[in-house]
Amino acid sequence: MTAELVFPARASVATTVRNYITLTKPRVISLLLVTTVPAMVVAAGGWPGTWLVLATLIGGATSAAGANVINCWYDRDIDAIMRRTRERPTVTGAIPPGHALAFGIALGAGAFFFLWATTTFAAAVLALTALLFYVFVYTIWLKRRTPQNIVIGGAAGAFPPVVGWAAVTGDAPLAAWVMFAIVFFWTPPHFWALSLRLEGDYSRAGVPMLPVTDGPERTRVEIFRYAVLLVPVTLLLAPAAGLGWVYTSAAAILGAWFAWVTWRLWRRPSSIAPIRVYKISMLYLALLFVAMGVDAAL
Ligand code: HEM
Ligand SMILES: CC(C)=CCC/C(C)=C/CC/C(C)=C/COP(=O)(O)OP(=O)(O)O
Repeated sequence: MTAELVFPARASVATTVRNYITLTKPRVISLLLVTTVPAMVVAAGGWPGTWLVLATLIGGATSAAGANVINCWYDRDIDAIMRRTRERPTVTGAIPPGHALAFGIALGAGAFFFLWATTTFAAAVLALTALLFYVFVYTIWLKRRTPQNIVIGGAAGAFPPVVGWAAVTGDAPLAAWVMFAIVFFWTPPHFWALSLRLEGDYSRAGVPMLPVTDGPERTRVEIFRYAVLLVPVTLLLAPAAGLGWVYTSAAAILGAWFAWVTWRLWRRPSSIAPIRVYKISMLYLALLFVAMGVDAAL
C-alpha cells in the first residue's frame, strides 16, 4: 500500500528531472566541452590541474545549459510545429513556460558566479556573453529573420574554447580567438548539412534556414565553401598557439577529409547523405581539438 503511494510520486519526480535535463540539450553541451579542455591544455602548456578543469567544465556546461533552456522557452511556438522538437517539455506543457525561463536564468546566473568564484572573472564574463549572444542575437533576433542566422548567431557556440583559455590565464590572446574562428567557420557546414534533411520542418515553421530560402543546391555549395575556408583557419592556429607537427598534420589531414566529404555532397549528392556529413562534422571537430590538446601536452 505504502509502496503504491510512494512509487508513482517517485516516478513523477524522475520524469520531471528528466524533462528539465532534456531542455538543457545535453548532447550538444558534450561537444562544447570537447572544445573547452584542449584550449585549457594549450593555454597552460600542459595539464592545467584537475580541479580547474572540472570547475570550468561544470561552469561552462551550466552556462550552456541555461542558454539552451532559455532557447527552448522562447522557441516553444515554432518547436511545436517541427517534428524534431515537438516532444520538448516546453511544447507538451510538461514544464510550464515560466518555470523553464526561471530555470534557464538560474542556470545562467549560477554559472556566472560559479565560474567567477572557481576560475577567473574573465571566464565568467565570456560565458555570460556567449549565453546573452545565443539568446538575444541568435534566438530572438536572427533565427526567424535571415538565413545568415546561424553564421552570425553561431558565434555563441564558438565561445567555449575562449572561456577555457581565460579560465587558465585570465585573458584571451590571439590564439584563443583563432580557436573561436575555427568553431565559427565549422558551424555552418555542421548545421546546414543537418538542415538539408530538416528543410520541411523549417519551412513549415517559417524559419528562414538556407535550404528553405536558397534551395539545397546553394546550401551544398555553401557547406563546401565553409569547409575549405576552415583549412587555413585551422592551420593558422599552429603559429598562433605555438603548436607543432602533431597538430599541423592532423589539421591538414582532417581538413582534407572534411573538404572532400563536403565536395562529394556538392558535386555527387547521391554518393553521400547529408546526415553523414553532419555526423562527420562532429567527429572532425572533436578530433581536431583532441589533436590540439595532445600536441600541447607533448
Ligand atoms: C548556431 C549554431 C548551431 C546551430 C543552429 C546548431 C543546430 C543543431 C541542431 C538543430 C541539432 C540537432 C539537435 C537535435 O537533434 O535535436 C544539432 C546537433 C548537435 N550540435 Fe549543433 N548547432 C550549432 C552549433 C553547435 C556547436 C558550436 C556545437 C559544439 C561545438 C554543436 C554540437 C552539436 C552536437 C554534438 C549535436 C548532436 C546532438 C545529438 O546527438 O543529438 N552545435 N545542432
Ligand atoms: C558557453 C555558452 C554559454 C555557450 C552557449 C552557446 C550554445 C548553447 C551553442 C549551441 C548552439 C545550438 C545548440 C544551436 C541550436 O539552436 P536552435 O534553436 O537552432 O536548435 P533547436 O531547433 O534544436 O532548438
